[in-house]
Order: sequence, then C-alpha cells, then structure tokens
Amino acid sequence: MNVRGPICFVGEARMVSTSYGDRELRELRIRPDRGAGDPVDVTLWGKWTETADHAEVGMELLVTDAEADEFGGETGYATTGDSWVVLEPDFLVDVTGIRSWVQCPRMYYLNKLSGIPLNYPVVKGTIVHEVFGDLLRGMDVEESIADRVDEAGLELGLLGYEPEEVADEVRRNAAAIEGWLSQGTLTDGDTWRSEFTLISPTFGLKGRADALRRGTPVELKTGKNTKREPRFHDKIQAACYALMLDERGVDPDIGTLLYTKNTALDRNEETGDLAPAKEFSVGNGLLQFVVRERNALAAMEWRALNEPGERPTVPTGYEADATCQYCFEQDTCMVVSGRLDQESKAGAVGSPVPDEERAYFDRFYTALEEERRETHAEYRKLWEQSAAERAADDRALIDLEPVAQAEIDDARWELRARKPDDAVSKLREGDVALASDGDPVGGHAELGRITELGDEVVVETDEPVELRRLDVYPSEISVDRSLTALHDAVLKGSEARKDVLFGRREPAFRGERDRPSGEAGASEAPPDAYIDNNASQNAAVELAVDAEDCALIHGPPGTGKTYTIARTIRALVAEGNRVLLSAFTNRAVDNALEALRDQGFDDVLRVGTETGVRGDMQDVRLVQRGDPNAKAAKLRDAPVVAATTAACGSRVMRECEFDVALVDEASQITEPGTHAAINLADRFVLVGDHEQLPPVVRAENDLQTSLFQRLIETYPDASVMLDRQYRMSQRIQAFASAEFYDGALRPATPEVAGQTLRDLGVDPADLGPELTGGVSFVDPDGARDGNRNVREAERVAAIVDAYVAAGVDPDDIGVIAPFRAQVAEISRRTDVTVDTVDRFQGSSKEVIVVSLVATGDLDGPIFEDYRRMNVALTRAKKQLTLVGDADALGSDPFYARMLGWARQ
Ligand SMILES: Nc1ncnc2c1ncn2[C@@H]1O[C@H](COP(=O)(O)OP(=O)(O)OP(=O)(O)O)[C@@H](O)[C@H]1O
Repeated sequence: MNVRGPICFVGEARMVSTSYGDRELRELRIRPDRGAGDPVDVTLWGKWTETADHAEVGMELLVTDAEADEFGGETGYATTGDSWVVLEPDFLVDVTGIRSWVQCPRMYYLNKLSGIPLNYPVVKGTIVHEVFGDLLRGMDVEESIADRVDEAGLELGLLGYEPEEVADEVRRNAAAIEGWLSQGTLTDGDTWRSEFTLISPTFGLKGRADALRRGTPVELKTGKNTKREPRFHDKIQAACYALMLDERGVDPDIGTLLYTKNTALDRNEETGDLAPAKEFSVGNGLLQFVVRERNALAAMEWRALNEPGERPTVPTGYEADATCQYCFEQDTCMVVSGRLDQESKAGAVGSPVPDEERAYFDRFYTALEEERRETHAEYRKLWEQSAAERAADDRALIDLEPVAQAEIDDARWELRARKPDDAVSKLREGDVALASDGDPVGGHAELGRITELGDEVVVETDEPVELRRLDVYPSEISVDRSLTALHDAVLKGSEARKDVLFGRREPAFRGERDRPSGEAGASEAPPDAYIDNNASQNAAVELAVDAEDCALIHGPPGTGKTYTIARTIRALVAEGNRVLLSAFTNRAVDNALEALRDQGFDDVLRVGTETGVRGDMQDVRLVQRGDPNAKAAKLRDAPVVAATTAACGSRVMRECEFDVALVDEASQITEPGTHAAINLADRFVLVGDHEQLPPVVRAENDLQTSLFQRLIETYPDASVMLDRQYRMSQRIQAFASAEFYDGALRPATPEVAGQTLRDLGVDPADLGPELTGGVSFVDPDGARDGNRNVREAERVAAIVDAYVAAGVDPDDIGVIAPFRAQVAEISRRTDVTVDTVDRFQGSSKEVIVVSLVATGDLDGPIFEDYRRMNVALTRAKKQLTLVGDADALGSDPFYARMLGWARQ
C-alpha cells in the first residue's frame, strides 16, 4: 500500500542487525490524508535513508508499496524491496533539471537564472532533434534538413552562420540517426513515437522524451562520446523517462543514447567506440538513484521557500563531485556568487550588489518560486480531479469527438473535434492547452495552441493526438523567463537604471532647451505640439521623449492611451531612436501597431507566432524561416520592433538592443515580467492604469503589484495622467471619475459627454426608465446559488432582448458577469458577447449589462477588489445597466455609493 502525508518528525539514523546482516534504517512520522490523519511511523530502510537526510518537518512524503506492521497496538509502515520513497511529490521537476542537478546542483540553479542563451550548439541541437523526429515519421533526410535549417533562419542569422555549413553539419549528425534506424530495421510490430510528453504524479517528474521505441526511451545527444558506455548524466535523463514509463505500466529494461556527433568524427584521428548508439540496462539501482537525486532537488527547493531566514537556500556546488575547472558555467557561477554574495565551490568574482538590490532579488526569486508552486498545484488537479469534475470546474473540455487530423506547415498538426453543445471552460482561442486522447496523465497528451473554439475545437500541436479532451495547462515558461529577467535586471542592469529602480535617484528629464533641433541624430525637429487637441496627451508625449530614465503614462479608461502611444513612438523615432513596443497581450501590441498605421507610420516589425499575431499584422510579422542574413538584418535594423513582454524574454529578443522600450498594459504585468522588456533598452516608458486590473498571478505575494504602480507611487513627478476620455457619456463616467481618479477624469468633447441611446436610433420610450437614462439598476429578486444566479441570468437575457427589440445591434451589446458559471448561465440564453471582467479589460461596447450575482452579502473576487468593478463600470459608452441585489450592494459603502449613483 502507499502511505503519504506531511512529515511531523524525523528520527536519527540507526544500524540494526537483521537476518541479512547489519542494515541502516531511519524512522519518520507523517500525518496521512494530507495532514488530517493521526500520525503514523514510517521506517525507511537501506539507501532510502539518504532521502531521509533531506527530509524536514513539513515536507510531504510518499512511500509506495509500504508494508504495514503492528507493534504494541500501533500500526507502522516500512519500505519494502518494491518501495519508492518520494519527497514533495507535488513538486514536478523537469527531467532536464535532474540531469543538470546530477552534474552539479549549482548548475541547476544557474540554468534557472540565466536561461537558455542563443548559441550555436543549442540551435544546431534543436535542428538535429527536429530532423530526428522527421526521420521517424518517414520523411526524406535531405528534404527534412533543408526544411529545418530554413526554419531556423533567424537564429542562425543572429549567430552569423550560413545555411550550407549548418546543413552540412546536421547532415553528418543525421547519418548517425539514419544508420541506427536502418540497423534496428523498423518492422510493422515496432512502435515508435517521437517527442512524447510525460507527467508523473508519483515521482514528481515531467518532461518530453525524444522518442520511445518499443516502449523504451531513446535520447538524442548532439555531442560525441567515444566511450562504450553512455555518459552518466545522459543515462540519468533516459532513466527518468524509464521511471515515468514504469508508472504507466511499461517496464523498460533498456535505454538508448544516440550520440550523433560520433558519425561526424574522423576515424583516423579519434579512437574509441565511434558507434553512435549506446544502450544500457535500466536497473533498479539506477532508478532508485534517480529518485533519490530528485528528492534532494525537491528538498532544496522546499527549503528555499520554507526555511526560516531571509535568504532562500541555494546550492553551492559542494553538494556534488563536480569539477569546476571543466565546467562551461564556471564564469557565470563565479559572477552570480560574487554579486549575490553566495557561497560557491567555483569561487567568486566581483563585489556584492548593495543590500537593497540583494533583498529585492531574494524577494522576487522567492515570489516567482511560489508562483511556480501554484502552477504545479494546477497540474496536480489533472490527476486529483475526475474528468467530469474538471469540466464542472471549467478546467477542461471533455467528451470531444475527433473529426480530423491534418499535417500543416512546419510539420505541425491541426486537430479538429466537435464540442458538446453546452461545454464552457476557462480556455480561450490563442491559449496553450493540453490536448489528449481523453487521459492527459496516463494516455497520450500533447501541448497545443487553440486556434478555434466554436462548435468545433481546433488545436495545433507538434504531434498528432486523438483529440478527445482539452485541459487548462498553465505554462512554467513565464516563471522561467521572469527569473531570467530578474537576474538580468539586478546583475546585468546599468547602475543608472538601478539607481532609479531602487529609489536612490529621481528619474531625470531633459529640459526643453536640450530637445534636438533637427540636426544631431534626429531626422526632424519636434513640432510645437505633438497633439494639439488634448493637453494631457501632449504632455505625456513630451514627458516620454524627454525622459532620460523613464516616464509613466497613466491612462484611465478610454483616454486615448493607444493613440498617445502611437504618437510617442513616432516622436521617438523622429529623434533617431530605435523603439521596442511591448504589452502584456498580443491584442494590445496589435492595437498599438494599428494606431501607428492609422497615423501613417508603417516601418514596424512584429515579433510573435503566427497564431498569436492578428491577421492584419501578418504582413509586418518577422517570419523566422528563410535566409539567415536577411532575417537577422530585419530584426537588427527595424526602427520599431513590437512583441509581448513574454516574447521579450525569448532567447532571440534577449539579443536585441533598443534606445527606448515602451510598454503598454504595464499595470497588468509583474515587476520581473516588466524587466523582460525594459532590460532590452536604455530608457523606458510605461503606460497603464493601476486603478484597473493588477497582474494576474496565482500566488499572493509581491508579484501582484506592478512596477508601474510602484514607480508611479514613488515618483509621481515622472508621470502624466491622461484626463480626457473618449468613450463614456458624462453620466456613465461620473462614478469612476469620483471614486478612482479624484474627479479629474472628464469627457474629451461635448459629443462624448452627451451621447445617449438615441444616437443608436433607439427611442427610450420603448424601453422604459429601468433600461435607459445612461445608467440604471434592476433588481430581479434572484438568489445566488454558488457562483450563479439563474433568475438574474434570465432577467439579463430578457434585458438584452429588449435592447435588441428596441433597435440596438447585438454586436453593440456586451454582458459582464463576475463568475464563469454565471457567464455560462447567461450565454445559454443569449447570443451577445458575455464574459468575465478580466476578459473585458481593454474593450468597450455601446451598451453594457453587468450581472452582479451576489444576494444577501458580497463575496467573490469582483467584489473584493474595487478595481475590478472600475473595469466593469467603464466599458459602456451610452448605456450601463446593472442587475443585482440592492440589499447585498448596500452592505458595503463603496457598493452603496455605486447603487446610489445608478439609481439617480
Ligand atoms: N487626441 C485625440 N483626438 C481625437 N480622437 C482621439 C484622441 N485621442 C484618442 N482619440 C480617440 O479615442 C478613442 C479611444 O482611444 P484609444 O483607443 O487610444 O483609447 P485607450 O485609452 O487605448 O482605450 P482603453 O482604455 O480601451 O485602453 C479612439 O477612437 C481614438 O481615436
């Protein structure tokens, strides 16, 4: 049987004599049922005592196949020969992480901080892996090489490589693959699978095996190995996959490492075993070793978050037998330890960063690791919840009926399936989700991007899957990239930048006299006014172009942020600057580009995936495929490059440099997330509104406050608020202006202020006072049931029908509800757009109906954070109708004021 629970006591190691001789044991005590049960003793025998060395009170312990024994009326448990002992099984360690951990624990830590840089071995390695996959699928080798080298055009160009030399090298590596494939001639009985995503709830592992052959793992290495045996840490990687397969009931007894460079070596000069394929037997001893190493790693990560003390524990390098002088991370290792004042086996160089920077680094490192844990908690729901529970929780679309699988460009697959009528979920078009054959953990699953979500679901993946289920699967990439951005900001950031970030100096602005006159570097003299009909927008552009460090543009709803951003970029480019335009979402990036084009500026380059970038911006998108020099030149020379902040953390964008980074939606981005963009430029401009939604993160910590908010509170003088709005009637904007903007927000023109439903050709007499007057309130006398209120949903649908009957175009109506369950209730009853506040931020409609759901009291995210309500109340242009329970709203002063305003 399996025993599992948080550890409440760790005993000392002891030796006892048994019939097998002297054996070591160690007793732990755990509380089963996730801590709810009575404590029980668990005895770890033999090598598992090494795992006990890492165990601490509070960590979760799992022992599989434990043996129960009665002693003095108490039941205790002990490991058996079949047992696995796993610490913190919920912490999912990536297989590549274990591989580097075994080489040197500090290397594992450094890889987290410095990310995967753009270098030739990495790019070539990726190409060889892709070719390997193609060959498994039966593609012609030359065709595959040409295609894959072409696909890597941009990266190769940035590295200064010519396609022919790369193709040549890949060809020599591919010879190893081909030779090996022909040796183990594929028979019909052979089952092959390339790039297989595996998750292991028992061992706390995840990863993607290069290939499975007859159920055994095959790993490709683009290096050489002239020994007979595979390298130890390579075996570790294959063994991890073997473990995960073992959990699925396959019992792989061998693993294969394929060293493709071996066939590229000159036989006259190299000695040793030049055969590329090295098989090894996957014995139990090796598997147990892997689990113990994984436990050590998970324990280190646990201590980094849970041990008392101000600084997270990080590996020093002394934990392993690594030899620093041969390590290619040695320089990074010494710099990181020098600057962060960490102990390191390799030694240290440089002087430590000031205390406040180190504290900042530690604080955000911990916050990001907490966020990672929250992401893992989301993964865990994949196996803890049944399919039906996940569907009910909006986390999955289940019971899909596969319709088609087709191979599309770039060797990707398009999967289509029919969706049951009523199915709703958190998933949206553009999201990356886990597509599976119905069993995302034990079956076949692939990550893919959702390209369509209507009656049919369309997903693009690297490998084909029978699409029967689609699950929410948050990516760790944003945590990974944020850690790298944090590292770059604190360890590599300029002192001038850090003086401002750490409150040591006010941001500087050049004076009017210092503005260029049209000569030095600038292509044109600045105009008298950048924007002549809106003083605050003009002031914002001036502030941004004059900023020597940073400028903050505070833009409440509808105040022309996008318009101002476009004007600012043009002004910056006119002065000879190269500009990075970034935002949290692809939508905002594309909107800003559209505004630039509307203003007659077209010299932009959009960096993003084909599915992420809007259709009308595909013509300026940087396609990575093609001639390396041309691609690299495009990226290096464009005066304006536009990409999401997430894309700014990619290895390609990290190679780029800009004079100014302008970041939209900055109030929705975490501090490290913002660094990813601003690290790439000398100066930065942040545009946002900290009175609307904060960064969306799972953990409750410092990540919830944006850099925008922190800076605007520290340096109000470095900001301008746009105070004229082009969206809402006077009546609608009044409440938000008073509550969130000190009454400073005003309509930009009399037309904006005075707009009504009449402008849509609607006669208010057809609707009655309850649904007209600019703002109104309806109490349907409903009852909240969980996160829904059926009666209210019915009433909302009836209200929408009334607006349509009175002549409002359904496309001009939007419905906002606080909970997805209520969104689903209402969606069932109407065809107009219905969504949560988070999904509505940044958009607007002529008519908005808000369903408040709550009755009796106020409880739920929309109610706790008034900023959410600010967003909901500022989406409507001509008519805002609130539907809810007057008593519930009256129970909170803010909502009581809102009710008073709506009922005026
Ligand atoms: N100075 C201006 N003169 C005329 N029209 C303007 C001006 N500034 C903005 N607008 C118009 O006002 C509308 C809203 O502007 P924009 O889309 O830039 O707002 P926004 O602040 O980005 O909105 P959101 O709050 O949704 O992010 C647009 O139609 C835009 O053309």
